[in-house]
Amino acid sequence: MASDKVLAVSGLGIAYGRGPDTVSGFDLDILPGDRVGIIGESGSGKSTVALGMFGLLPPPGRITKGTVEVHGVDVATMTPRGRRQIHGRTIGLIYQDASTSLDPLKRVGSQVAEAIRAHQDVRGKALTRMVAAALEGVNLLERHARSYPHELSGGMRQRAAIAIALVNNPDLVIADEPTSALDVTTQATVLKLLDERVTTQGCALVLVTHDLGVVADHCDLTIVMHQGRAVERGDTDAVLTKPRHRYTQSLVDCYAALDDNDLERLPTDLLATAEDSAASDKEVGHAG
Ligand SMILES: Nc1ncnc2c1ncn2[C@@H]1O[C@H](COP(=O)(O)OP(=O)(O)OP(=O)(O)O)[C@@H](O)[C@H]1O
Repeated sequence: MASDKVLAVSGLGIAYGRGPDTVSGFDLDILPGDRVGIIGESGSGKSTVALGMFGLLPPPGRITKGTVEVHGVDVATMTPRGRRQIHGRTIGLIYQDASTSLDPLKRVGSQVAEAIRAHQDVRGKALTRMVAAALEGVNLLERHARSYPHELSGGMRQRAAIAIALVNNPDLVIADEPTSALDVTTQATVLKLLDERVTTQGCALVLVTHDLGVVADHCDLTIVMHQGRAVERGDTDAVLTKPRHRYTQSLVDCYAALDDNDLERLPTDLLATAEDSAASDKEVGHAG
């Protein structure tokens, strides 16, 4: 029987090369409409988990333990064609820095069209209309289809990359720091856009971020990562207002102590406090 879960991650371990596992024992089930935030300091393994779930770990990254199932099918047993089908169609990935995911030599519209054609048999005027609609959906104009990435601002490039990730209406969007390179207004636009996908299309969202304010506003469930492990998870309000793990407490205290202008200091500050809580990495949860 087909699983209701879009994604089921169980006991995931990931290593880079031959060293010890960078991420271990990571579990996550995602249902349609779920909004999950993954927070933690720089180097805690958030991006590694996101890429592992998406099946796109850069070499020498590899899954050492556990399983990742997409709609009940273990990705380890999938054919290359099956995996290509997942990327973009079932799961859309949004990176922090769009300039790495856009091809500098191709017009934005061609790149959106290619993403559509990878999964749908659409051509001609229908394809042009879909490209325009995808760009409009991220508040870009039809004429931006003819632009090369370098002709757009950083925020516009990021929105173009998001248009590509969303154009095939994926069941799940994994967004890794999607707004950290953007100004506050564009951040709000992008996050609103992702929210709309969840509410109007039942798309699920996994948001990887340093920003506790972002998870507070946009995620129902929050997972706290520390040194490659999930150390706390639960309803976002509960995790942020009644943290149970010492590390989460330090994260929340540190965030509260910063004013808006200092937010970029968060990762470094946390690195210092993280040392204290290393002794206790057993995950704590919050009763529903
Ligand atoms: N391609 C790679 N090769 C080797 N080690 C890597 C690679 N990518 C990440 N790592 C290591 O894995 C660990 C976790 O990194 P990761 O990028 O997942 O952390 P993060 O929590 O996403 O950090 P940030 O918030 O700074 O993006 C770090 O120690 C990092 O050095």
